[in-house]
Amino acid sequence: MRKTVLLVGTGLIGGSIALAIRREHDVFIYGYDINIEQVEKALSLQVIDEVVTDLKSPAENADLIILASPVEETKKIMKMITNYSLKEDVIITDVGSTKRDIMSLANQLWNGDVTFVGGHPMAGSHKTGVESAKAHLFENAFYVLTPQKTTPYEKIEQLKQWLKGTNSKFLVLDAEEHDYITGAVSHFPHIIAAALVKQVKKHSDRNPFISMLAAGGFRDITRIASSSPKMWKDIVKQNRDHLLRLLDDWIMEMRNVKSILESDENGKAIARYFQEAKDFRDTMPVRVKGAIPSYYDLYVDVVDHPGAIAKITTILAENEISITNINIIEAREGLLGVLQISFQTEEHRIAARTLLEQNGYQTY
Ligand SMILES: NC(=O)c1ccc[n+]([C@@H]2O[C@H](COP(=O)([O-])OP(=O)(O)OC[C@H]3O[C@@H](n4cnc5c(N)ncnc54)[C@H](O)[C@@H]3O)[C@@H](O)[C@H]2O)c1
Ligand SMILES: O=C(O)C(=O)C[C@]1(C(=O)O)C=C[C@@H](O)C=C1
Repeated sequence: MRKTVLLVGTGLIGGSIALAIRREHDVFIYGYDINIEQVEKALSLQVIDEVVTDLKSPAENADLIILASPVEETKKIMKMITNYSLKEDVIITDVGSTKRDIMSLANQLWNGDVTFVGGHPMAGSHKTGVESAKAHLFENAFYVLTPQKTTPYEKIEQLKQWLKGTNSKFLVLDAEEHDYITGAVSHFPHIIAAALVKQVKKHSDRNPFISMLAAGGFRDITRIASSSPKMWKDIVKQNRDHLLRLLDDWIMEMRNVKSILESDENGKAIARYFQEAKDFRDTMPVRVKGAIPSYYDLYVDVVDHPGAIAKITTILAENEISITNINIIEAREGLLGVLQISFQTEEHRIAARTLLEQNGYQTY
């Protein structure tokens, strides 16, 4: 029989999960969002099958409920749906970037009577909204699950089956451990990215050339500062204690860097510092989802002459490599800049890179 899913929060992550579920299951998906434009867009993109404006009836009919709103909102929705007469074998899951508060609330609301398994796909984007949703967003990424102590093993397996189309790698973690880890590798870097942008803003008020000269390095390290402030406000609120400890560590680290710079006459100590960072960074799974990058982007240097972009797109089209997005980053005054091309898959990105390099383009 056709199963029913209720998706609450039809944005980037909710939309991507819904599309991934459709890959493997014949389902009817109800969509609910406080932003009516978003949920209607989700309907027109066939991410969902029906828009609902009240949660009760679709929640009571659902075999799977996915909560994909910002994490403070998710807690409010959990409190709402606890009042409904849900199906006995329903599974409720969420996609929030923090897990401790949500699991602690789940433990208060449902103690073995309803299955709630926390979830967090470790891939995403600074982009928001269902228009950026993709069925393959989580391919090869880790997908953390945080079951309750009372959750039977087979329920976790059922949820994995529901999420099979994400093609992600499931990892069961304790909620506290999850927040410690993601605090270090996701939430804290977000604060640093925002702080860097704010530092540059201060300087650019004094010297307008600063913004103009910000190039690839600045772009790479600050991309995530363009993410949704609402989503990140909620994450930081729920992981405040870990983040405060990480900030103390960071301040100590910066003091260490400062003292190296003050005393390192021949540059040996700072070279060692960079080498140690590079050695560890190079062991990390770069180009694997969950680390770097979330979209299959290729950057190509282009010079300013007529038809430069058309030439590149023609080379790709002739080799049947489709582009999902193309964007010019005007990083250099007077020149066209850098072309950012997004692809559907890593294979397309690699093939495009090889082709363009064979044609004399510099890519990275
Ligand atoms: N963006 C990422 O990289 C990423 C990755 C993994 C997990 N997450 C988590 O996924 C969740 C959603 O983030 P997103 O990136 O999809 O953001 P998004 O802004 O694209 O989507 C969130 C949607 O939730 C809706 N919403 C807000 N409050 C609501 C409420 N009370 N009821 C119903 N809908 C509501 C918004 O209108 C929006 O459409 C967040 O909890 C976030 O922590 C995000
Ligand atoms: O790629 C991005 O833009 C992200 O920030 C994605 C990212 C992260 O890698 O930190 C952000 C929050 C999520 O909970 C999971 C993934």
